[in-house]
Amino acid sequence: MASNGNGEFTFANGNGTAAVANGNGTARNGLAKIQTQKKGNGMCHDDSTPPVKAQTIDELHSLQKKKSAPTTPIKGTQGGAFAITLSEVERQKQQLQSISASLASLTRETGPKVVRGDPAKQSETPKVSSHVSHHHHFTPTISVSDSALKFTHVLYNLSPAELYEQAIKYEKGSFITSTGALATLSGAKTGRSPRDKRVVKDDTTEDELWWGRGSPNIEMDEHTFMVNRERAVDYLNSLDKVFVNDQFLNWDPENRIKVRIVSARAYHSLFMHNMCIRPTPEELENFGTPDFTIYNAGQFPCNRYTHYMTSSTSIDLNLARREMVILGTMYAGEMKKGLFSVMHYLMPKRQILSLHSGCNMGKDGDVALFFGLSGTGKTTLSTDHNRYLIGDDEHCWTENGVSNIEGGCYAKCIDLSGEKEPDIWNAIKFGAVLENIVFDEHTREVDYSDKSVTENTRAAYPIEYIPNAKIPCVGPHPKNVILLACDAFGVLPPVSKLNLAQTMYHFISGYTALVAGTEDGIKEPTATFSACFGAAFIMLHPTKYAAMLADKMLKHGATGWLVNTGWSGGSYGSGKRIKLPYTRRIIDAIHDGSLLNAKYKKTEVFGLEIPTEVEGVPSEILDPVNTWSDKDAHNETLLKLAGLFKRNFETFTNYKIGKDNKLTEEILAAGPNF
Ligand SMILES: Nc1ncnc2c1ncn2[C@@H]1O[C@H](COP(=O)(O)OP(=O)(O)OP(=O)(O)O)[C@@H](O)[C@H]1O
Ligand SMILES: O=C([O-])CC(=O)C(=O)O
Ligand SMILES: [Ca+2]
Ligand SMILES: [Mn+2]
Repeated sequence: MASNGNGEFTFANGNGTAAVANGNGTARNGLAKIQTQKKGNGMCHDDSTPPVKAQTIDELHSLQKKKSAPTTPIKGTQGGAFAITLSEVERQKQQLQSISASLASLTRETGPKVVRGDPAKQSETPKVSSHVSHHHHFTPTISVSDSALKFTHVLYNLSPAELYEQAIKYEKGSFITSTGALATLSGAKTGRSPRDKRVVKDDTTEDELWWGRGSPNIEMDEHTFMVNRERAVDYLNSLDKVFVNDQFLNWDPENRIKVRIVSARAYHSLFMHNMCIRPTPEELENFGTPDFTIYNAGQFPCNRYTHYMTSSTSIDLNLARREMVILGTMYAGEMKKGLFSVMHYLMPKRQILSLHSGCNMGKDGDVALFFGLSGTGKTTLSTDHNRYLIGDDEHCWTENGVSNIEGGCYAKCIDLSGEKEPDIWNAIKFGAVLENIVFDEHTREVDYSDKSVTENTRAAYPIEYIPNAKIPCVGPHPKNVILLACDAFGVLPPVSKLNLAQTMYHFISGYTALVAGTEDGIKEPTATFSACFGAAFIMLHPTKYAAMLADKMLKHGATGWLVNTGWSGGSYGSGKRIKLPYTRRIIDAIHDGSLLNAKYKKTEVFGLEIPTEVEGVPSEILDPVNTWSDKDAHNETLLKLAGLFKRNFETFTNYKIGKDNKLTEEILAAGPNF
């Protein structure tokens, strides 16, 4: 739109001149006049625009969509049209064979017949020639089942726009919000189900993994895994169509993992499109065989008569087969965190530390890690308008520095405000998946305060939706390691500086008051200890990760901090959560180095070094005792929490951390003293 100088606005046409009705029309007020003219044949035409280049409605619709051009030049051909077509066909065939193999039942001879494309589209109905036969030719025998006669339609790495259409057309509860995000419902499960996460115990994993008390790895045998796998694969093959995502994990090119996600819902496919690293068209063409495959048959329950099944939900990990099966939960976070578990196994084998942490970097290249359990502020605090975002939840620390495992962020949305968290707010646009939120039925405006479906409302968006994302998502060695705890007791200071032994003590303890809803069944904040701030995802004994962290922090001179993003002025119920702007000031002071050189005093019981002043934060809140009106209640609560820490740490007292016994003793002494 342009002004003509008289305060009038006109629409410019392609040539930059004001559009008028037609050759001889004048449009003084900017509106085109409809004119009819007599043509030579005496017929009356409205020919103000050239006629459409289609003879039929079908043809018109076929013009709307342009065939995607082959995205990369095919290698090894001299360019003749015939050669290109052949390679293209060959490549597609290999891809379909790979998918068919992924979906193969292990009790039948071959994989299903797979074909690309939406079964709803007539033009894509398979011809017999696209039948992938593997080694065997299809010969009907008595043992053939109906499932062998049908095609499994594969919707392969669809774009967000295509996935929106699939979701809206076929998945109840899918809507476009006023900002363009896709609103979805995850069904009965609105959080992860840690008590239903099982890992196959075989000769290798029996020795390698952490089993028993405190471990997240509930054992299952290989046979039971196969029963569940078969159940998932049969379910997926019985559908009209399945979604397949081929993507990557880890921005460190040397340690990139190829993952395939087979799922039944467009919601799941879009979620993983956002959360994993998106391959370029060229990378996708050369994808080959995945390193790990997820079968998400979440709509379908597991069979409770199956050995080990204690509910209708089961999330099963088989490291030897490099597969994960999901039955009985549609909560998409299971896929993200399931893959994180896999990384917690694969990476330490390569001397790489995997971390449940956010990560960002300052203009000068100073990197900070943000550890913390769910809801403590990893996403909120790593998304900082003044710093580059490397990632919000899952990272690796190698010899060379840090790398994000994921390609997207997964932010909590409850009470989200554009004012307090503008970057996250603005990322919730077209392409973002909004889980379990409530919106106005007409305006489609989201009410972020509404907990009708769940407290654990979430947004999943590609990391580049955050304007200052650092792409590729890698950075140098961390300078600060910030341990976040959301202390519902209200007795931990808003910030403490930790020595290495204290950092290890708190890292192994992994304390927080779990914020409602992320784990299925938890409705109110409760004190929780979760080793390495992520016991639900670690595969090896916590001391393995702790030793690596100590090594790396020492080697690279990183400083540890404990930041309480939880309560102040009393426990949950009487006190209040520390204001986000105060926490941000504290984090700023850590980043800019000013807090390192502040004046400190030591607290009772926990022996934490707390600053007496932080710019922009009222000094009286820095020592929690000042904020409690009932000092006796404060002291009692402090001792109560310290007791919980002590009891929790008992399980670790028999373990040596790293090579040095001295460090082990120091860590044991770094806990509360009373
Ligand atoms: N002082 C505070 N510091 C940090 N977050 C706060 C504070 N006060 C309130 N919050 C809220 O707490 C929540 C922190 O959630 P966030 O998404 O950052 O968790 P997370 O650590 O990334 O968890 P998860 O691993 O489950 O993704 C946000 O909703 C944020 O608005
Ligand atoms: O996995 C989820 O559902 C959310 C998350 O990030 C966590 O719990 O740490
Ligand atoms: Ca998060
Ligand atoms: Mn997380």
